[in-house]
Amino acid sequence: MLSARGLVRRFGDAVVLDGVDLDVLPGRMTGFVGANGAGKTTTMRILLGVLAPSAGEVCWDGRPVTAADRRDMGYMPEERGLYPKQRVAEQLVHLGRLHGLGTQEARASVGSLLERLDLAGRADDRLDSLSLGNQQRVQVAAALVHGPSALVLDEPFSGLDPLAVDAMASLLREEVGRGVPVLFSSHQLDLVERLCDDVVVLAQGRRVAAGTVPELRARGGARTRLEVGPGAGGDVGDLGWLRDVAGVDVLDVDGPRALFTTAEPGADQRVLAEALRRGPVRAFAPDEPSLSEVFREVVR
Ligand SMILES: Nc1ncnc2c1ncn2[C@@H]1O[C@H](COP(=O)(O)OP(=O)(O)OP(=O)(O)O)[C@@H](O)[C@H]1O
Repeated sequence: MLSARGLVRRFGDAVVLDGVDLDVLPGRMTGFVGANGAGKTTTMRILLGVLAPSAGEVCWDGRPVTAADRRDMGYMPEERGLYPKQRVAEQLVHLGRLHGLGTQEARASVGSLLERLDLAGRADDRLDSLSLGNQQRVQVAAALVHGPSALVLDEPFSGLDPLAVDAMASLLREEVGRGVPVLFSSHQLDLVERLCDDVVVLAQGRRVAAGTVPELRARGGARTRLEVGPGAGGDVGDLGWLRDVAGVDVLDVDGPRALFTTAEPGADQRVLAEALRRGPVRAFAPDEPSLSEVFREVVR
């Protein structure tokens, strides 16, 4: 397990991280989300030792991380690490050697990795001659070449089309399947919701939420979705009256559709009875917020 305890980072007078705790569990995909400038890149740099924390520590399997531990990890930095003008396989082999592989071993690993990534035919091409999606895959390959013990990826999905997203996702899933702890940052919350086992939300340098996707979605509390009409006369119906029902907090009304929470037991049944008295009810069901909605709520 890769974890951080009480990470603080100051740049001059600015406190950019203010006591961040983080756990990236083996065999689980952890999404790292937060608004621009929340401190995700700074945290990831500290995890990999590119930047030192002002306070706090990074642990690997419950003890302070060492340089040797970090050499076994894979990292895709925000600024990307590869040279655009160098050939794909050549620089991956070089990186494999920097991570401690012998030349033959590094060549074999790069060969099979490029095969897996559907890039075997591009091994001798310059990186900048590849499409953005393929360049991004090579950047991830750089983090995978030595069979990493943990993976930390800064926005690996940014700029990718839906097919390239799927290819990247299945690559990361394979690593998770090997038992590797995987942490990646992203602003694509639908993607994080779909792919991740765990999510950590950062706001202004503090962890404001963490848990599994269902746990975070459940934080929104019990909500009910109601849809009515059309009535006997063909009128669509309007749920404006919901605002006057005691014990009901209306989150959204859009003509015949509404989303509400109730403060007292039985209030939802009163709503249903009143809706049925007024006309047909098309839907009345519990509802959970999406990860995007939870995110907006917790980072406010
Ligand atoms: N070397 C530095 N010197 C001064 N301030 C810095 C430095 N690096 C980062 N910061 C500041 O730290 C804050 C957090 O930045 P960071 O890049 O970690 O955020 P982020 O969550 O990754 O943002 P984004 O989603 O936009 O990539 C920002 O206000 C940034 O300007």
